[in-house]
Amino acid sequence: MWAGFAPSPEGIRKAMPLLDQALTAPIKGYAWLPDLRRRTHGRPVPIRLLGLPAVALGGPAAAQFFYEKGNFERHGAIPGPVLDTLFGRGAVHTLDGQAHEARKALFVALLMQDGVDILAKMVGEAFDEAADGWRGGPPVSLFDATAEVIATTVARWVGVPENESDRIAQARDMIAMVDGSVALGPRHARARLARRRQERRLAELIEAVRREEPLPSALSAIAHHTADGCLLDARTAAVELLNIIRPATAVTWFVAFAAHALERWPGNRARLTDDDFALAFVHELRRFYPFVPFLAARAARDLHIQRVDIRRGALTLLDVYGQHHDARVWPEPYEFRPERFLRRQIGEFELIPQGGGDPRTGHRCPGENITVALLGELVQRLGRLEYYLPAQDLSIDLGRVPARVRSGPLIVVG
Ligand code: HEM
Repeated sequence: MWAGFAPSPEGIRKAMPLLDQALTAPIKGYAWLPDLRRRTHGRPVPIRLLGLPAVALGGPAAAQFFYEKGNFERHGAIPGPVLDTLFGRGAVHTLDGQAHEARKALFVALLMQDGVDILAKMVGEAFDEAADGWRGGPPVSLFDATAEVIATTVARWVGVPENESDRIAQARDMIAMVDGSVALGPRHARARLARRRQERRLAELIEAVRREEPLPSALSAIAHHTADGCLLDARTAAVELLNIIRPATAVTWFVAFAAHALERWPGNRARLTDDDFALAFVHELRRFYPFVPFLAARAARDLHIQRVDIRRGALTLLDVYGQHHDARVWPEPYEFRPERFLRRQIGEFELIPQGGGDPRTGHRCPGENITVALLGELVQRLGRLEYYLPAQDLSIDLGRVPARVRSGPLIVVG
């Protein structure tokens, strides 16, 4: 090739966003969108994804734009394999307009009223009870054990009858649906199987509950919920019941990250007895550690932001992980410093591990109060627990989505 026609490294670098990103994303994992956005100093980046134009954006102003009513829609934005594992077909995540408003009201009524602290206490006590059984025994996987505690307690809280022999299988399925949703191969196959099994089991339960009088439980509320005078079909009702138990079990990821943080920065442990510090620690966990990489939506109309046009229907990705590690928003973003959240109001679009804006009207997670309450209880109890981490691999691979502490971690409780 003539030298004059060979693309320069600078030329390749500039053209990168326009090459199809479908191959880059799975290789780069959490670094994918932050790397692209760094090239434009944080401004929105037009990219190509599976042959189609798309846009990546991030930062509080872009997040506000992403959640502005009328700008974006969710139907068609979530790939089929993610629906078939993580959220379920027909889930609230995929609805727009009035259908979303009506379904979301059900979640808001169930998850954002009184009772959050009661659930957090129940989970905390179940964790302490389980920890009693770990004392003096062999190393325990904090991840697996916490998943069982949370899945069992939350299932009881929503009104799902307990079956001792199902406890471990139920927790394993909830974790599998999250763990394998964007993976390839056996992890994804496990996620599909877990969803099929749990949807079938809970759809049967919904049918049974419908034959009884309504009770004050989430299970009964979902079973008897009507939209336009019609009940949800039993499968969709099961999907939505799972949209409470599964994400609550996902809090396990952050409990494992908490043990990682306490090992790396042990000075935080003694301070967890202070409620304000424990809350700041929880927010820093949700900012610092990798979980949701980005959120996807489609432009509902032709849009324009920061000198970039977004055509109606174009896929738009909000870079959650990148926003949480952007020095313009969080000074020294790669330092784990809970103090940054002490005496600080958090803007509606700044800390977005569970989305931004108002959860009552938009798609922001209605389980955020529950997440913060559960994590607060569990990190304080973990802080009080006498345990040590035996030699193990505590690395976190940012190429794996969702990322995990490779070894669990394993803890030995004294
Ligand atoms: C590890 C903890 C959690 C994380 C990281 C998380 C994250 C998220 C995210 C990123 C969204 C999507 C926001 C958007 O599309 O704009 C979401 C939505 C949702 N979350 Fe969570 N969540 C967590 C815990 C929970 C819990 C504990 C529950 C229920 C008890 C829950 C129930 C839901 C539901 C029902 C939606 C759909 C909301 C909608 O589309 O309107 N999540 N969550």
